[in-house]
Amino acid sequence: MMSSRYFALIPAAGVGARMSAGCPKQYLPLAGKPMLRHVLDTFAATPEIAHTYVVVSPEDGYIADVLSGASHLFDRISVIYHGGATRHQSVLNGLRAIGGQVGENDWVLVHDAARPGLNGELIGKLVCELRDDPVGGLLALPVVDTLKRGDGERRAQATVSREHLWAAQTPQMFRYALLRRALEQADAVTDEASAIEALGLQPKLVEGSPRNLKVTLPHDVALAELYLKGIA
Ligand SMILES: Nc1ccn([C@@H]2O[C@H](COP(=O)(O)OP(=O)(O)OP(=O)(O)O)[C@@H](O)[C@H]2O)c(=O)n1
Ligand SMILES: C[C@](O)(CO)[C@H](O)COP(=O)(O)O
Repeated sequence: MMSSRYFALIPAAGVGARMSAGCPKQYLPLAGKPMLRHVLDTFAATPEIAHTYVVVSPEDGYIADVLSGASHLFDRISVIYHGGATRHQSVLNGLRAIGGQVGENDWVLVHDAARPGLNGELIGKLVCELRDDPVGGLLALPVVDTLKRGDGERRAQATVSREHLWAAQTPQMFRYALLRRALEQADAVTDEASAIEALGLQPKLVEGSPRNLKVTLPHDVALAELYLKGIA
């Protein structure tokens, strides 16, 4: 059997409501370039990644500027204008769109455009740990804080054990056919691993990094910039 290749799929069709910026947050400038450009540059510079597909909204008016003049991306990145109403739908639409270019057993690394701190070292760690795995898996961080369950009045109702709890990151890496089937069968899920779990499978957790945070709220921008500038 031909050895499996590795592809990246970047959901980048969100509106960034929680960021409430003047543009979708994946286009906010961070450390001198748009957030999404950090992600595209990282994957383009990773030799193991055969090609990267970025899923944007059908009405997206930003991606062309992000790619303009970036000749090093021209043969490494393809844009798919089929973003959906949810992240789940955007990823599934993207998988459907690349069906003719990606083999059933090829690996797909799904990575949030909103996680610009990903680097080649983390990609290499994920690929190395999962390349022979029968299921696939994801980067994640062990929970280190004590967790409280609150009520509607922000009163702590209980302390939740953090033992064996991990905070999911991305990339989430699964073989194409399995991932597409899982997402087609799943009800609305917030990540790919949830859909795989719904099939009764157990994705492998690979320790990620705090630098791979998801830029979600306004205060995340400064922290992300510290990582991207090499200060944190
Ligand atoms: N319909 C959607 C929603 C989200 N995403 C992408 O999924 C990633 C993680 O989602 P999130 O951080 O929630 O981004 P937004 O949905 O844009 O943020 P918000 O929930 O604050 O609107 C982001 O790269 C986002 O662009 C997507 O491709 N399609
Ligand atoms: C996929 C993810 O980043 C893993 O933590 C997260 O589920 C995305 O959630 P969001 O609500 O779409 O930001």
